[in-house]
Amino acid sequence: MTPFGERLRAAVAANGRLCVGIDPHASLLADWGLPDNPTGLEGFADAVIGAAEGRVAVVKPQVAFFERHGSAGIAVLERVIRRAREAGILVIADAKRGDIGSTLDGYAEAWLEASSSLASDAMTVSAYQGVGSLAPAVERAHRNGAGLFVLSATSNPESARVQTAVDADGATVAAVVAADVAALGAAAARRDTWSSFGLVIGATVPLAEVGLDPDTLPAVPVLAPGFGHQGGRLTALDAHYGPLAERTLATVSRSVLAAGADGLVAAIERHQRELAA
Ligand SMILES: O=c1ccn([C@@H]2O[C@H](COP(=O)(O)O)[C@@H](O)[C@H]2O)c(=O)[nH]1
Repeated sequence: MTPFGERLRAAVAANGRLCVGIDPHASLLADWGLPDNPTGLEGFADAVIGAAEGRVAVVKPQVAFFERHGSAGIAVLERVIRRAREAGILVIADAKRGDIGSTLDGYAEAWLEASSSLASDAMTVSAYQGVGSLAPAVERAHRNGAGLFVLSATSNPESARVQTAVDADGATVAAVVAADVAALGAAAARRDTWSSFGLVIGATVPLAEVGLDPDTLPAVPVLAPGFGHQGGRLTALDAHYGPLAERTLATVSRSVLAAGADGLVAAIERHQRELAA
């Protein structure tokens, strides 16, 4: 399997940097006239995939909204992931898993192993237990041509107290995570391609304020939440992310999904125009 970073680069070249979230909030299901049950989830997700097919490079199902419905919700998520991938859309499972390495490997097997019913192109992970604890997932990602996006500077306002804490050398937690993840992509950087190991850096977070220097992150792709509903502006993406911008996926959920099933295509196209502006 071609490494995730290279597949992501090709997908972005073909369909741009927009990533559409599949976040079936209870309130959105109600607005769409769908029941808040597994049938509603599936109808919602199918509509998003239909609108995204041929238009966007990546979708990001928010695992929490499927997990909320227990095993039936997870069964829907399995079908949603498979359909999106069959439609040629890359899938980032937003699962935000983290644990000691031996346990994290179980999560990685679920989300990254090709034979798994939940196999996705990439997943989000938390490095609160140290980037080293992610080693089993890094190994599985290598073997399966999959990728990881590691939380560095998240878009929620409560994150700053933890993520801007500094170590003995004055580096922030966000920067320490970023440096370790950048090191995982050193080989990709030498080949002048994209790493399969990216960072989550929110659009609401001024990079300098969290101690992130984009020039130290060659090849690293960025998953950027915080646009639209959380206040980030797509027209500001290039200025905000600087040298990282061409490798930055702007992920939007509610600001697209609020358009309803019939308005999705128009909402996606409007977001893409803003991104290109
Ligand atoms: O720092 C983070 C990391 C992940 N998210 C997730 O992205 C979407 C954002 O949804 P919007 O409706 O576009 O605000 C959601 O699934 C979050 O869990 C994030 O927002 N910030």
